[in-house]
Amino acid sequence: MAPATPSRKPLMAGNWKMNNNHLEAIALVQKMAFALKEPDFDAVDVAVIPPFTAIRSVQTLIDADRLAIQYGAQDVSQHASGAYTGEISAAMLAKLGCTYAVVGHSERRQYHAEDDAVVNAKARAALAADLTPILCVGEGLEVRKAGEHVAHCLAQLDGGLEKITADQARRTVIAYEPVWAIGTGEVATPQDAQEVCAAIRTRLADLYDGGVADEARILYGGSVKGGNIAKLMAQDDVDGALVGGASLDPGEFVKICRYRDLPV
Ligand SMILES: O=C(CO)COP(=O)(O)O
Repeated sequence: MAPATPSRKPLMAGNWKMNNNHLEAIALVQKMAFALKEPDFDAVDVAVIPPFTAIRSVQTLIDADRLAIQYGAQDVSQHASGAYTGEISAAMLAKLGCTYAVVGHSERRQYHAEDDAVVNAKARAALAADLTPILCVGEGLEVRKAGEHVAHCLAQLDGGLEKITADQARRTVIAYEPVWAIGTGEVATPQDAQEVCAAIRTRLADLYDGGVADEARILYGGSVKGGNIAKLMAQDDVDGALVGGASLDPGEFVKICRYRDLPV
């Protein structure tokens, strides 16, 4: 497919998962803010995705210091409001200034039994509140070994995008996260990442049109580090990364954000 166009600004998003209380979150964002300079933000969107309990603190710091760091949530309720104990609505997250909401992360699919219908409802709830969903797809090791990884990811994509309009799809971020590469240190090869990201882009063109496929950002996630990001970003259809473990280390995450300075 065509190389990344200026309309696809790379996105480096740090998914902190269940790490960092609100005080630790402030310290981490402060360290990142100290290292990242204005030209970094011209080249790449940088986002942190803390636990819910830290979002308000991150917002306060980012607002007070006028930082160009974006932020979001790791999950969002499919419901708008009401008797859903423990849930957080998209409107609540929008009110906190969140840009993104991750939906369909494999850890939610695996440990919280979220299927494509739930993931789709969450994506639509996020879009309705003007949040940008980061819709995660990815295959487990068995599926990869059986050679079914592309079909598996495209089925998750189709399910996740049900009833989502072209305008909404254009601003949705898709993240390809092979489950076998998450937290294992076993990063997908750049070719593995490109194969699935390209297939996702082709599917977006089929489901919508070439404009949506050209504009939607597709991230890779799974053991991304400073040492492998440059090769991943050199792939035509990889527009950024959803980073887990390495996003907890400000030095490593800043290196990832500055992948252009690293040798390919
Ligand atoms: O799940 C991930 C990001 O959402 C990836 O996690 P790791 O970078 O720790 O492998």
